[in-house]
Amino acid sequence: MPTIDETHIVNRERVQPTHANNYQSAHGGIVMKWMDEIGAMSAMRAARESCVTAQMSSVDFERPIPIGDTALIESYAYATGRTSVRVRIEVAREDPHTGDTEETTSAYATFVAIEDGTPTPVPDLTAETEAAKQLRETALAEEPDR
Ligand SMILES: CC(=O)SCCNC(=O)CCNC(=O)[C@H](O)C(C)(C)COP(=O)(O)OP(=O)(O)OC[C@H]1O[C@@H](n2cnc3c(N)ncnc32)[C@H](O)[C@@H]1OP(=O)(O)O
Repeated sequence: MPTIDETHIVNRERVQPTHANNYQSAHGGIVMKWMDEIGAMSAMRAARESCVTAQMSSVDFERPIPIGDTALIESYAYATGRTSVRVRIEVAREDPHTGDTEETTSAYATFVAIEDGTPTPVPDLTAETEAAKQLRETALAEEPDR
């Protein structure tokens, strides 16, 4: 049975001029692409199957990520349905010299496990550590209405 800790994925992308909008910071669509990709990785760890994105909601762009900073993208699965996996995704800007971080973007997403083109059941997700239990409780309390 997969654990929440096993679904925790971390990725970094250095924000380049090719990722930018007209304001010298990361384009929102590029940030969402990074979030979708890493969210799918967490979902697949939980589902033990390939997953497609069904929904991304409460996408909150709190702050920009300037060119030259690192985008630190993290996700974890916190709940499952019959064939779906719900994932929390958070992004921070990270100073490449100091490692200092500041939250910039977050979202909740639902992915669906697919086998031969149709939704397929996923295993239950367990929270083995106190930290994982806390992550799950926070996400369940704060996720948008479905
Ligand atoms: C990684 C990528 O880039 S993937 C590309 C982008 N994504 C896509 O192309 C997916 C396009 N959408 C689809 O193929 C379909 O809508 C699917 C596979 C997501 C769902 O197909 P459906 O025929 O609706 O399946 P079904 O009604 O059996 O529902 C399956 C599960 O999906 C959930 N679901 C379906 N649509 C949504 C939605 N819009 N939002 C949240 N959950 C949804 C259902 O609640 C159900 O969950 P459960 O089994 O845990 O109870």
